[in-house]
Amino acid sequence: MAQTYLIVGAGNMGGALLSGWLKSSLVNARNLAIIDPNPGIEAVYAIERGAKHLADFDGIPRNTKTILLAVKPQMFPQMRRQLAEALGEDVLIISIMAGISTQALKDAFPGADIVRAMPNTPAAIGKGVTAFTADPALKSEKVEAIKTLLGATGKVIRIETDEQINAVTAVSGSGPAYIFNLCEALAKAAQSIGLPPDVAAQLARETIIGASALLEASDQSPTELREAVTSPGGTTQAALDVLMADDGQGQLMRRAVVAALARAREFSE
Ligand SMILES: NC(=O)C1=CN([C@@H]2O[C@H](COP(=O)(O)OP(=O)(O)OC[C@H]3O[C@@H](n4cnc5c(N)ncnc54)[C@H](OP(=O)(O)O)[C@@H]3O)[C@@H](O)[C@H]2O)C=CC1
Ligand SMILES: O=C(O)[C@@H]1CCC=N1
Repeated sequence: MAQTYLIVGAGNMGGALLSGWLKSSLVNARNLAIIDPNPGIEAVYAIERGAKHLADFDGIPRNTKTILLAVKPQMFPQMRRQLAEALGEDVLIISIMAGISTQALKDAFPGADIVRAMPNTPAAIGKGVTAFTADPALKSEKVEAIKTLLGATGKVIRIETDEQINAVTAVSGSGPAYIFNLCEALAKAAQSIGLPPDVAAQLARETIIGASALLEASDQSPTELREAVTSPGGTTQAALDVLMADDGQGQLMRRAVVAALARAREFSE
């Protein structure tokens, strides 16, 4: 009998991962169970194609072997005991919850294989990057299976320590929001120098899309690509003198990731 995959919390990220699993045919909707009082659009699609929508943990199929935990970290303490009691043996727990440590997961699910992973929202279009950490003693076949599951939504990177996952969260987990905020800021700045709002929004958006696509297509580093825009003594140099000043974007980005890291650590407490 094929194993059942269980997704607990099928919102933005859980939905993106489940969509990747279905699209890549790694998981058949009929072998999927979803627990979420308010499933997102991807989960509804899966339920329409045969995934079980469970009202509570009591209904978890006995052959459930892989469990994706994708609820908000604040929900975890109130559900961990009930979920652990409902699961069988030899299960794999993949948690994407920000800040919930591997040790906390091991305490909650003794005997389970634990993977702590951090995806990001471009996963929804197969352009995500997911870093994960797993027990170094885990058999290589299991690690490969985990990489395949996480790789259904984009690139996968294995990292060494649990604490590094908090750093990953601050960089690539939250990172798409930094880029969207850059888009907002560029559009606002464009308006402030006289461009109409719709033109400003379109220019900012297309600039970020175009620059990202160039970064993906090119063999050049971000530094080389930046330098290719920058004529000596030109307009870009004038702007970069502001952005790259000691109190510029570099320092601001450091403060931002440090704040995100601190928040992830708070979830661990
Ligand atoms: N969004 C992102 O960019 C990323 C998020 N993460 C992590 O993924 C997790 C989910 O985040 P995200 O997808 O953004 O959040 P969402 O709110 O979009 O998804 C969480 C889902 O869980 C549901 N839910 C609430 N309570 C329960 C419950 N008791 N049992 C089952 N499901 C429940 C929610 O329903 P309802 O809406 O009714 O509350 C919602 O549909 C978080 O832990 C976050 O740290 C990781 C990487 C990136
Ligand atoms: O904001 C959050 O807490 C989650 C984790 C990474 C992205 N979103």
